Amino acid sequence: MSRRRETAPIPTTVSDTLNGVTYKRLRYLGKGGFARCYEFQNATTGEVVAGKVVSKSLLTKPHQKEKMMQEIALHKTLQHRNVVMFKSSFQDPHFVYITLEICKKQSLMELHKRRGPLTEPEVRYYMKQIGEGMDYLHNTMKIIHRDLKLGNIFINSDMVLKLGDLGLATRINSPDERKRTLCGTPNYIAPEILVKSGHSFEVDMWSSGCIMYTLLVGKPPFETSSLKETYSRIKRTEYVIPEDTVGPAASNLITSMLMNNPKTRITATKMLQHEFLTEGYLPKRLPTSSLTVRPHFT
Ligand SMILES: COc1cc(C(=O)NC2CCN(C)CC2)ccc1Nc1cc2c(cn1)c(C)nn2-c1cc(Cl)cc(-c2ccccc2C(N)=O)c1
Repeated sequence: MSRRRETAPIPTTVSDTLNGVTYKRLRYLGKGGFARCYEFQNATTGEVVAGKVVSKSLLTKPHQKEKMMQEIALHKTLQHRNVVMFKSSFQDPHFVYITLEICKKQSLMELHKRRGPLTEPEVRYYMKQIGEGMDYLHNTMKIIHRDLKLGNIFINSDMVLKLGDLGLATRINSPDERKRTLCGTPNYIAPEILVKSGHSFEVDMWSSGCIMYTLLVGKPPFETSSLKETYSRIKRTEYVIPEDTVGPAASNLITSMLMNNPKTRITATKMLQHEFLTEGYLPKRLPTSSLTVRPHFT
């Protein structure tokens, strides 16, 4: 039975000595991978940010430390409305700290759990922002996210969607480069990663197709009780779109994102031009009430 590795207690006050900022550690928000997330309040300005805390005692292998440093190095270069803003990173003898823009309405995972299937205007609203964020990552920054999933796509207090958690992200350094390795298991993993035929930006389009299907239908496209069977269905691209609940334009966009062959899969640029995102009612801003109750669009 594996013993939980004991880690030092996380201080209630942490200091970013380089920037001369002290934070009070407030509410526990959750955890992801090695990280635990808290509300951090700037002791001088009162600003509240999301503080991710990673115990150095868990970063035992060199590649784990490198992965953490790569996530920070990539994330600090990003600035886009639909990507979580990186604020700072610092460390003390026991922990590495990353402070990020806080998204008080949590992630699409909590929305999905609370609401189940969403209306098409809501999915249009969220998918358009995911498309904008991916277009920026892929075409401006040449970055593949590689782990887009409901749990790391956040909503801020203005109901603006933000792509977060770049723990598996990587930069493409030349137009034809195909990545061959990926340490970590993406939630919505693309078939080319499973068959190890090399992967690039298209894997994020596959994940977005899984996200759009899940938001609209209320459950993931390839979910089964066994991981082996799920992977087999992904490789065979075996899924059903319920035509009674999903309209033709939405169905066409999902199909375009879930093409088995990455070469024929829709790109972020083309996704933003797709009729599902350009035709049909697009709310300027969703009401906060839509996080819990199905909205009625007049
Ligand atoms: C007020 O803002 C938030 C409240 C809550 C909240 O009320 N959580 C409750 C869940 C149920 N339990 C019982 C009580 C706490 C969650 C996220 C918030 N905001 C937030 C979190 C952020 C970021 C920006 N904003 C960024 C950037 N990263 N994370 C982040 C980082 C890590 Cl390590 C975990 C998780 C995380 C927390 C919970 C579930 C899932 C996840 C997840 N996505 O992994 C999230």
